[in-house]
Amino acid sequence: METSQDRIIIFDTTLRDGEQSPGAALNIEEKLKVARALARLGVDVIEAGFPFTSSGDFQAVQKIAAEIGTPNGPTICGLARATQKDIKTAAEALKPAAKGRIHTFLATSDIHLEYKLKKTRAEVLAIVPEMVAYAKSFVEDVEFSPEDAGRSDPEFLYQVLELAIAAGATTVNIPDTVGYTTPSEFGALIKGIKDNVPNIDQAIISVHGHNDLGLAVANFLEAVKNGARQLECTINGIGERAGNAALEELVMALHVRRQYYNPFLGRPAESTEPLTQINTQHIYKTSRLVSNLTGMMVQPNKAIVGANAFAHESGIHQDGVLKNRITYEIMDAQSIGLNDNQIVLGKLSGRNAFRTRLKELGFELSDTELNKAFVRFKDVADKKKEITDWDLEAIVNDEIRQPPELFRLELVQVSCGDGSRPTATVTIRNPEGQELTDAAIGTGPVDAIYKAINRVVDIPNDLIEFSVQSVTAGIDAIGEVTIRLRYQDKVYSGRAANTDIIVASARAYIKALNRLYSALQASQEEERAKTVASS
Ligand SMILES: CC(=O)SCCNC(=O)CCNC(=O)[C@H](O)C(C)(C)COP(=O)(O)OP(=O)(O)OC[C@H]1O[C@@H](n2cnc3c(N)ncnc32)[C@H](O)[C@@H]1OP(=O)(O)O
Ligand SMILES: CC(C)C(=O)C(=O)O
Repeated sequence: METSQDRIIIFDTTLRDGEQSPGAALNIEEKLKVARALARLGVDVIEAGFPFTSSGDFQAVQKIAAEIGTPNGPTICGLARATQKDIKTAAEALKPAAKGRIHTFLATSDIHLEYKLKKTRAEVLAIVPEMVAYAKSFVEDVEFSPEDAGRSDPEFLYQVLELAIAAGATTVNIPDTVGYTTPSEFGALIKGIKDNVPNIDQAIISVHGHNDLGLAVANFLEAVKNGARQLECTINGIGERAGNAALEELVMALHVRRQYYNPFLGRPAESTEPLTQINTQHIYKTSRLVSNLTGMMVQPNKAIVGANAFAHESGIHQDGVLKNRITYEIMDAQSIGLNDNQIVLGKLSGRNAFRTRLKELGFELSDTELNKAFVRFKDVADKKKEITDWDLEAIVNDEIRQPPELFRLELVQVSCGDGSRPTATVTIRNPEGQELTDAAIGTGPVDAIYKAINRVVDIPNDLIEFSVQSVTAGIDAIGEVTIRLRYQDKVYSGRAANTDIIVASARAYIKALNRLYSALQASQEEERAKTVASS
């Protein structure tokens, strides 16, 4: 097991904490796709899930452990509360991995102890070593997290960490669970741990943090300066509430400013050796994959992977960049895998050019998927002069990466305009194969469509987000609609792209409803299985 202190270990938790973003739930196949991309990106550890939480998560961790957790691949990690049943289940799921890690956690802040766990400090001091030792009985590599460390009494934290390390924890992870600390406080916390936990040199110090105040990345960089050597992060910074520290921001900060960070890792300042083993050229496509599969849009001005991150709008900037790009660029777009040379695909392009470009963009499609996407590509190419990489991505996502098609939109028609009442008619094929048609009036064309769809599908829900983005520039651009709806306490997303945004709006809604409907079916199935098992 690696205990190197002169490089930064990247622990990706997109598939665990990232999946805790409302509406971002992934199925097993989608999780495998993300895990493959993370392995290509070069992350050291993939936290693949929390196996005790559901049989789906158990299977996803098990499959990732078997396929991605090869001897030369990343360590595969599973989360577990500090209970025997969680730890045993995680160990079982991780069995196929060549390098498996159990990550167990227990809160240490008085707030969590009093209100959530209803435990005393003395009880925590007894449980932690017992559960770390139990995890150690299954795997060599054990990580322990004192949840809400950022709001814990440091003296108590030192005691807990010392016991966890003595019981066999090889990584101690310091979470700022609620994103409360500031960079100087978080740095001081890590320094305090280094100075006050007597056996700290037997473990790697890791950090985990949330973005409630937008400080997660800044906190982590300060932690690195004070001895943290593992960073827990997610692609695009997705995660519980305001999300986690973003992998791409951390990695590129350490890459672009390595001469600043080198001395903190005991290296000569001028060393050009990378500080992480991430293949930065895979950052962009991994970001797009995660955004597409989770339905979590990346804001255009997001650092590193936002659509505007490498765009220069104003004349003085453009003039500077044309004279020498370093006037306004601190990194090269190609360093994150953006390809700025334009290979123009259009209606005269063939399957080979199409397949080749998709491959370059990181899409590996089966022959059937490729044929399906190619038909759609030709259809779009007939309407649009030039098909860009963004169009291609929208086409593939729309055609291939889809929830099961239980309800199918057969027709959508709207009539609207100044002085008229927006009216929509829809025809939908239901899961039983019946074609149902209904119409409704709304405050606008999309509202009318959604009301008409609701009349047919009849699953009450709250629409909580509707956004339209133009995928490319120009009047003939593809419009991409992302929606999120809430049913009971869960959020479901849908995304669709079309040159007609009315059609895209209808399809995105049907996709979210299909996700919701299949989740309802799965939970009914689970209930039925439980009833059978208990009778
Ligand atoms: C900070 C984080 O991100 S932690 C990870 C969060 N992830 C998740 O919660 C994943 C999804 N969760 C789930 O599927 C469920 O909550 C489960 C399966 C984990 C537990 O379900 P349930 O048994 O129904 O418990 P429920 O969710 O209502 O409450 C959590 C229980 O775990 C206890 N608990 C919380 N953290 C820990 C811990 N680290 N170690 C031991 N027990 C814990 C709570 O005190 C509570 O116990 P109680 O029921 O005796 O009061
Ligand atoms: C389980 C721990 C590491 C966590 O997710 C948190 O504290 O945010």
